[in-house]
Parts: sequence; C-alpha cells; structure tokens
Amino acid sequence: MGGALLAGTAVPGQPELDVLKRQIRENERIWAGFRNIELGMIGAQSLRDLVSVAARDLPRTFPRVDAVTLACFDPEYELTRLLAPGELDGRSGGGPDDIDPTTAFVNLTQDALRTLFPASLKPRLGPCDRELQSLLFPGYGRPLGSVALAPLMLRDQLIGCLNQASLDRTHFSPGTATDLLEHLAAVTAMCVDNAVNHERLRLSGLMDPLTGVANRRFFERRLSEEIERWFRRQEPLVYMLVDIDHFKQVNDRHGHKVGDRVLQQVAELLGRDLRGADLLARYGGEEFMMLLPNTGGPDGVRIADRLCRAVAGHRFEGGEAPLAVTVSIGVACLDRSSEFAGQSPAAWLFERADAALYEAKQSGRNRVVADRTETRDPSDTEKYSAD
Ligand SMILES: Nc1nc2c(ncn2[C@@H]2O[C@H](COP(=O)(O)OP(=O)(O)OP(=O)(O)O)[C@@H](O)[C@H]2O)c(=O)[nH]1
Repeated sequence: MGGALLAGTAVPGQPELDVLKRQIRENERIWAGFRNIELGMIGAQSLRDLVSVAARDLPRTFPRVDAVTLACFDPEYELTRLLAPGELDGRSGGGPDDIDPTTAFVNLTQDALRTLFPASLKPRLGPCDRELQSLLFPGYGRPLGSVALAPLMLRDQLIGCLNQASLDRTHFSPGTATDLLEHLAAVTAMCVDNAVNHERLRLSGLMDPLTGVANRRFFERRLSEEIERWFRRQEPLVYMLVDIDHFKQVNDRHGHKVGDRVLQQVAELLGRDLRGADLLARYGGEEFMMLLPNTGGPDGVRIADRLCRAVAGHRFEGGEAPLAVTVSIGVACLDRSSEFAGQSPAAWLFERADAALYEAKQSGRNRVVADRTETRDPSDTEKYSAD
C-alpha cells in the first residue's frame, strides 16, 4: 500500500530530503505555535486576557507578524467596556510585559465589517493600504506591508475579525493556504463568546470571584429550575456536596494565599469534565456543590469517585512545594423513589447530601458517601473510599 503511494515518483536525493525535513520541522513549529496560542485563548478568563494573549503571542511566535488586533461589531460598547481596565470592578491593568488590550481592540460598524469580506467569509490575505491600516491597526505607527484578516463567525453570524499585519509586503500574500488561520478564527470566535458570557456572569453577581465558578445564589436558582423540570419529566438529578479536607491546616501551614490557590485549583479540577448541563458552584468557604441533571445515583457516585481520586492524585501549586489535598463528597439523588415527607425537594436534597458528607468526614475523609434515597435511615448509606 505504502509503495503504491510513491509509484511513479522519483526517489528523492539527499538535498531534497533535507528540504523536506526542514519543511516538516517548520510545519511542526507553526502547528505547535498555533496550538499554544489556542490553549492560551481557551484558558483566558476575561476578554482582556483573551485580547492580550492574541496580541502578544502571535507576534512572539511568528516574528514576521508585527501587529495583531481583534475587531468586533460592538454597537452597545459592551466589549469595549469589558476591556477597560478596572472600570467596572477595580481590575488593574496587566503586568509589565502585557499588551494594553484596549489598543488591540477595534469597534467596527456592521457595514465596515461586511465590506472587509465582500466575496466570501474566508480569510483575506494581501497588501495593506493606508485606509485599511487606519481602520484595523489605528494604533500602529509604522506603515504596514501586508495583512491576514480572518472572519469570526458565531452561530452563523459575522461578529468580527482577527487581524494580523506584517511590515513585510510579501509576508501575507493571496493564495497562501489558510486552513490554520480558519481554525484559529473558529477558536477565537468561541473564546470571545465564552469570555463575554463569563464576564456577564461575573458582573451579574452570580459568580464566585475567587474561583470563577457560579456562586450559591446562581446554584439555588438553577436548582429550582431543575426541580421543576424533574416534576415534569422525572429524569433523575444528582446533587453533590464537595468539601476540602482539613482545609484549615492548609491555611494555617501555608498561608491564606496558598489556600486561595488551592480553592481555585480544586474548582478547576471539579469543573474540568462537566457536561454543558452540569453545574458546579462554590457554596462558600471550602465547600462546593454540583448538580448533574439527567444522571442516576450510581452514575453520580462513579463521577464523584472519579473527582475524589482526581483531587487526591493532583499536586497543588502555589506553595513552596507541591501540596497534596483531598476532598470528601456526599451524593444525593432525586429520582422516582424519592419521598420528601413534607419537605421541599431542595431542602430534602441538601439534607441527604449533607448527611452523606458528614458520614464521609466521620469515616476518614478522602471518600465518597452516597445517600440511599430509597430509605430514610441515616445508617443505611453506601460508602466508597478513594483511599
Ligand atoms: N484561603 C481561604 N480560606 C478560606 C476561605 N473560605 C474559608 N476558608 C477557610 O476554610 C477553613 C475551613 O475550616 P474548617 O471548617 O474547620 O474545616 P476543615 O479544616 O476543612 O476540616 P474538615 O472539613 O473537617 O475536613 C477555615 O480555616 C476558613 O478560614 C477562602 O476563601 N480562602
């Protein structure tokens, strides 16, 4: 099979092989560069971070890229406001080597955006004239030679473009393959959407500012919606309480700042593999809550067990040396067999998960205990140890 692919082609000599090897290495370098930039974008917690990553890392990775901007249709100046340092919540600007994201963002009208991509919604590569430079790179002092403009599409709408420019007139030329650029544009559009939603949540007072996950208020709102849905559809609903073990000792031994970093990393681990409909919230202090709609008790316990092991296996950064931390988890499930005996389902779920969590703490910590919802006898619990 392999031979058939090469049939009819001359066997390459050493110089050709060297050229091929160089090309492979160069492609790998470009691919790795794009991948790192994408990972940085996906990890961005705010629009400021996102724009900074693009404007700083594209030129760092690709030295012939001299300027990068993100242009969006932002008629209500929402994105513009989110980019302003500290305007809404006292955030400061970035560190010393950070880009100022306000200068790397351009607010475009819809007409201006459409005229940039008159023929197709494909990346546009070519020379940069003065008019294009003043529209898309208004803060850049030197005359730019060529540009690559990648349209950003979100839910079939053109929302903006990611713009790279080079002083070199030939760097971005029409006819160059644009697959990677299209891929980067798709990731950028999704990240803009995520960052904006994330910030809307933060500003709505429904997000825990330390960990970036939902807060208790948001959790309670979603819980009542999920319970209403449960009455209509009777699909099982898993409710978990996750509590960090001996967290006071972490603070006492390593300081409050390290404690905060541990809380952030626990939130990240718990939230890593959640499905779209699942919810993770910080209940307060060192306690988190999770809601897994359309999930039965046994699956909930399996998921809790996986989370418990993931935390125990993780080495937490932030202190002088990596730290080991464990969690205890209480699991309750609302299903057809649940009997509330006059309680509200929300109070019933909390009480069952809290009793299971108490049991997990009492029986040694670093473990999952599942409430058996079909019985109301607190001694009748299933225990799962992650030891
Ligand atoms: N760093 C930090 N610590 C917090 C935060 N909120 C609560 N805490 C601390 O969390 C600790 C909770 O301690 P305890 O309730 O005694 O529980 P624990 O030490 O985890 O013990 P067990 O739950 O029984 O395993 C207290 O020392 C609180 O000060 C926070 O936002 N940041």
